[in-house]
Amino acid sequence: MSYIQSLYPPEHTHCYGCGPANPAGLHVQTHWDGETGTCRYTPSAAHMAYPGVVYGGLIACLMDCHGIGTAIAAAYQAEGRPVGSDPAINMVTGNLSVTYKLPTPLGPELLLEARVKREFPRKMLISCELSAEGKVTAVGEILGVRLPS
Ligand SMILES: CCCCCCCCCCCCCC(=O)SCCNC(=O)CCNC(=O)[C@H](O)C(C)(C)COP(=O)(O)OP(=O)(O)OC[C@H]1O[C@@H](n2cnc3c(N)ncnc32)[C@H](O)[C@@H]1OP(=O)(O)O
Repeated sequence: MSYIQSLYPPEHTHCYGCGPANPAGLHVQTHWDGETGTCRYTPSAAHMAYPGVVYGGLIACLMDCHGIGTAIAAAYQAEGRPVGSDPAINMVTGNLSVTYKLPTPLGPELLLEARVKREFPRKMLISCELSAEGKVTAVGEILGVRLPS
């Protein structure tokens, strides 16, 4: 299945975190299976906080865009229609919080798993876990707020 961000309308494909059309961006890709949003990302040496450890700001960026991608997928699903169908569902981040539980090792692929925690008429609260080599190193919450269509 295509990743969620590849289904965004062209005018929304320039986001630094997830826009496929942003050459300098991170290109976060969210895969949605109907319950969980999954994203895999391998940081580069430039994403270092200190030797061997991933920069926390990068982790926040990954959770932000993956959380919004998951929220958008879940919002389409709640309306019983395919992602990207009209009218487009646009969301922005209203709130983002990250708890860094352990240093995240720089080198291995990171796995982000996001799920809907609470759903409101105009908001979607997403929880996200980030793990490396099977260990959860950070958890976060992302509030997606829906913009008028
Ligand atoms: C396929 C489809 C593609 C779509 C592509 C999408 C592009 C993807 C691009 C990738 C993007 C990547 C991600 C990025 O980088 S997005 C960029 C970073 N985010 C922003 O710039 C957002 C800036 N803020 C705003 O624009 C407005 O403040 C928003 C739109 C958020 C709300 O202002 P608005 O005047 O419209 O609405 P409202 O004030 O009536 O509030 C509405 C509801 O929300 C609740 N609330 C609001 N804020 C917060 C908060 N901080 N914590 C908790 N709750 C909050 C509020 O209580 C209310 O709840 P309720 O009373 O109704 O229960």
